[in-house]
Amino acid sequence: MKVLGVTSELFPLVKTGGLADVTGALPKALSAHGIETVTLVPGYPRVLEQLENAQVVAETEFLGLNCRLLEAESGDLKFYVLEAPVLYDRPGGLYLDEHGNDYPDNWRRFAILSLAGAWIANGGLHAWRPDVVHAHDWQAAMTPVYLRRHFECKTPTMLTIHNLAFQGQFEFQTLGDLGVPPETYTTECLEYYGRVSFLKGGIQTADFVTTVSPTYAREILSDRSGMGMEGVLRANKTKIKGIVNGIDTDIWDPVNDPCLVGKFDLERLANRDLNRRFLMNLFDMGDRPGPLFAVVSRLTWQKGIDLLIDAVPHIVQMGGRLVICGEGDRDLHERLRNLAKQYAENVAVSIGYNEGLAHLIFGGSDFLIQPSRFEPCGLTQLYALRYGAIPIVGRTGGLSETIIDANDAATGAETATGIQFHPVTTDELQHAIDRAFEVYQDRDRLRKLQSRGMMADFSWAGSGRRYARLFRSMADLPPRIAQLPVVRHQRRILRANEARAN
Ligand SMILES: Nc1ncnc2c1ncn2[C@@H]1O[C@H](COP(=O)(O)OP(=O)(O)O[C@H]2O[C@H](CO)[C@@H](O)[C@H](O)[C@H]2O)[C@@H](O)[C@H]1O
Repeated sequence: MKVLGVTSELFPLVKTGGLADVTGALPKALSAHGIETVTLVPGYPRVLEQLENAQVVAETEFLGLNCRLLEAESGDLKFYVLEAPVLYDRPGGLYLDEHGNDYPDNWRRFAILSLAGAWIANGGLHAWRPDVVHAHDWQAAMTPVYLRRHFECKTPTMLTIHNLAFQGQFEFQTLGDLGVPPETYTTECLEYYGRVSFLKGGIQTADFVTTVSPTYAREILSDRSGMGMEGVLRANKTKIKGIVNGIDTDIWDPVNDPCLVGKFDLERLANRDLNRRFLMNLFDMGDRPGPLFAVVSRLTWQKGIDLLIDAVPHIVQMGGRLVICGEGDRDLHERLRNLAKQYAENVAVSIGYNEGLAHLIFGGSDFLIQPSRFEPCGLTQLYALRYGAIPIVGRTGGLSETIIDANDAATGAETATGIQFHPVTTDELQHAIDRAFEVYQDRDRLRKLQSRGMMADFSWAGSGRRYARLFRSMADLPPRIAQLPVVRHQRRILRANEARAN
């Protein structure tokens, strides 16, 4: 079975957040179920620079623009790259210019990506045609619309919403240039309060809509969390499903992670201290006692960074330290830089995107703080678990179902893996931080929480199976027995044997 993924980000080629992690890892998980995925991604310069032995497989015109499609492979990934320098070769970021503003032609940049996806799904490349199309977020949400309304093609489509906050809304005037028939501009498809919404078009048209956790799938049906799209989502309720994200345990593996100074597992936990010390030196913080808190995040309102900023004096007063690695809103950059100046010995801030530093922080900090106001799934808490940093999370979306709060009942039952707080306010965050200090004083409790988190299985095995089942049902194909991946405890035994042999 063949799936075409359409996405604006794909790890390791191009990443600004969790979307890339998922589109980069899911193909591997699906291949265990006999599903081949090829992913279409924009030809940003950083993507083109990394291509090896790419073949041009098509030269064609989309919305009046001459484009090339390249086919390439990297590791386990197969992908098509849409080469159109006018659209994707920009001095700023993937979506924003160097001043932090949306590119004014974002509608065209991602309409053309979606159109190219629909063109492939319609058999444009004679050599490869998918059985199912999997579009991700608003940037690819027009793919089902083009497929049905432009090509009149019946290939089944799934749209995954990684974050409902981004909906791809544009002026009514763009409609005439989208290459879709006028009938699409109705409340049944693209029309959204007098504007065009790519995400709405995708939700209305796709055969299936998934979000990245069952809790978020429920939350977005409510007025409180539906971000204005709740009516549309409720009308499509029967085709919405939540499948929790997994993590790529080959990349996120503290035993073999090249970004770590001290590689570790449960038997060699002391090596974590090497990472911690390295971090402290890196940020000139000295190696004093007390917990090291950390944040690795896009710096936005969603992630509750303003709440964290208000809690920093409390952390410092209690004798904790904090490392923040993130990028996002400029006013938050400014406020964080000021905090780092004010509390130079306790607070370190690295503004920017730094994959290696993120790994090191997960592998060296004691607690990862994630005060998200909403969180469709969240991956950083899962990386933190695997790397022995105890997550402190707001109880929302995927955070609420991936972290088990260390309350008395869960502690007694030996199931707790982290600390949750609710509602997501500075007061409650401070209370959660107080609880973290208590845990930190009790080494036995700390170790238990840490080791339970490290043993938790958040690999793609289970969710890969769920996606595979869904894709097969959409293509009307019977389920296949998966080639079972080596299960976790077997891997541990293998590692232990290897260690003994060495
Ligand atoms: N400055 C920085 N330097 C290096 N790495 C950084 C970084 N800032 C963030 N990252 C990395 O980016 C990823 C963030 O993923 P998340 O899933 O936590 O959030 P995001 O909001 O981007 O994703 C959205 O999509 C994902 C995927 O579905 C959902 O889990 C999530 O809830 C939803 O908001 C992680 O790999 C993290 O390590």
